[in-house]
Amino acid sequence: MARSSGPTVVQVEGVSKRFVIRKEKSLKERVVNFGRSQRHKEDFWALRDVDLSIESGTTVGLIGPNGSGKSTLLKTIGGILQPTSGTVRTRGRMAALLELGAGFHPDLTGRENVYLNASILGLSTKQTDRYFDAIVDFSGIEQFIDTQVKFYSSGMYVRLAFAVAVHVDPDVLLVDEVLAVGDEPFQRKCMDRIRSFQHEGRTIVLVTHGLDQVADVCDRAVVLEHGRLVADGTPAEALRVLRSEFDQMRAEDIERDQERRARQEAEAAAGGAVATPAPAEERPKATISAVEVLDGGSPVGVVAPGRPLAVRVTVDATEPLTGDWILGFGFESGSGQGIYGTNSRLLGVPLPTVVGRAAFDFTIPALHLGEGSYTVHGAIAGPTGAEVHRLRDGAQLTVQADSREVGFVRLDVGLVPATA
Ligand SMILES: Nc1ncnc2c1ncn2[C@@H]1O[C@H](COP(=O)(O)OP(=O)(O)OP(=O)(O)O)[C@@H](O)[C@H]1O
Repeated sequence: MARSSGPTVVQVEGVSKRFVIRKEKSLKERVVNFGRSQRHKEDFWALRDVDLSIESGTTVGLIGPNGSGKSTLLKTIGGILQPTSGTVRTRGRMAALLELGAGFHPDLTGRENVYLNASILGLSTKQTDRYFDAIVDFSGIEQFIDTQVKFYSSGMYVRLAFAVAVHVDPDVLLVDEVLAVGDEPFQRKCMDRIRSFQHEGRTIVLVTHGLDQVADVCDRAVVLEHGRLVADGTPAEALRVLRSEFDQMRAEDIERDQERRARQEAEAAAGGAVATPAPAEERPKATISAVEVLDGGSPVGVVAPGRPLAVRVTVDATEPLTGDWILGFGFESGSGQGIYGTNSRLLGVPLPTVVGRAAFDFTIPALHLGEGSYTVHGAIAGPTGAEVHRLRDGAQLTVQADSREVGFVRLDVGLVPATA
């Protein structure tokens, strides 16, 4: 969704942000340091050497795992936080919807906060008078406008804060994840407003965990990991980087879980006295080593719709895979949205015992995917359905058609006059 972009409105250069975190000392440390402070300080770098320049008229998504520094970067752009080193330069009026609580005074009413907030954003009382009804109308909380905001629910709070932010005629709108606390109709309303902002050529920086939203709304996405900017490109490119980071986190989680279970089993075997939790699910030790799309037995990357295909998933079992294990595959769109998936259990096909390497073919009599590029994943799960390993982006598949249809499915639609 390329929109025309103009001059740079946000320039972040070499920005790092350090927080000093205070930690409670352990009991042992307290005894050793008897009489002295119960806390010690530690430096924490929430942002490290971030460079980012945003052109006017673009919509940029900031994405990344929890704690990666997205909100800190947004607050630094919004001038709410000062960088420890580096510089942030911005042009134009900036309105921000940051964390809950920012910008509103709890003891003031909604009405008073609208005026306070608007004045912080540079509007005179007269200008705010002009926007006031539209703000309250958009927020949908007129009934509570003269109540102190400390009595607001989080959703009511966000409604009013977003309403103010979009009515002060900002050139740059910064939106943090807080929108997610609004109910669905309000979120929809916000997204409509964000889209109309885009059409008006305003600049938007959006922190979100809604990855489909990034692909849908943003022109560009930036991935943060441990405070560093690790990817900056089209939403599809950035999402690929983030998803592979999530895969790695997931694999580490599974490994930690397996180690913990092995430790518990060893302790139980050694002493018998250690209380072990009920035996967790038997998770097979296996990985998906390859996913291929085959046409007539040969690997293909580009196909025409309607072709008979097979998706070959290869499994490597370091321990025998026995019993009710599950093998699956699926297609994702270029932005990572799941399009289709199935597995041996859903298909009602029992799998044999596997030791070492084995390959299985999911046969597709005719491919009904629409024109576009897809990725294919393979996955393996234990008897309870808990996933053991997933090979994301195992294969790429491009469906080339005659451009008669758009979307993920191929329906081969015709058109005839209706008979009365
Ligand atoms: N005022 C603060 N004092 C100390 N540490 C902070 C402060 N603000 C943020 N942090 C820390 O900085 C790191 C980055 O926080 P930030 O809120 O920017 O992450 P995020 O990517 O927005 O996370 P999430 O997806 O969970 O919202 C976190 O480890 C957080 O604990």
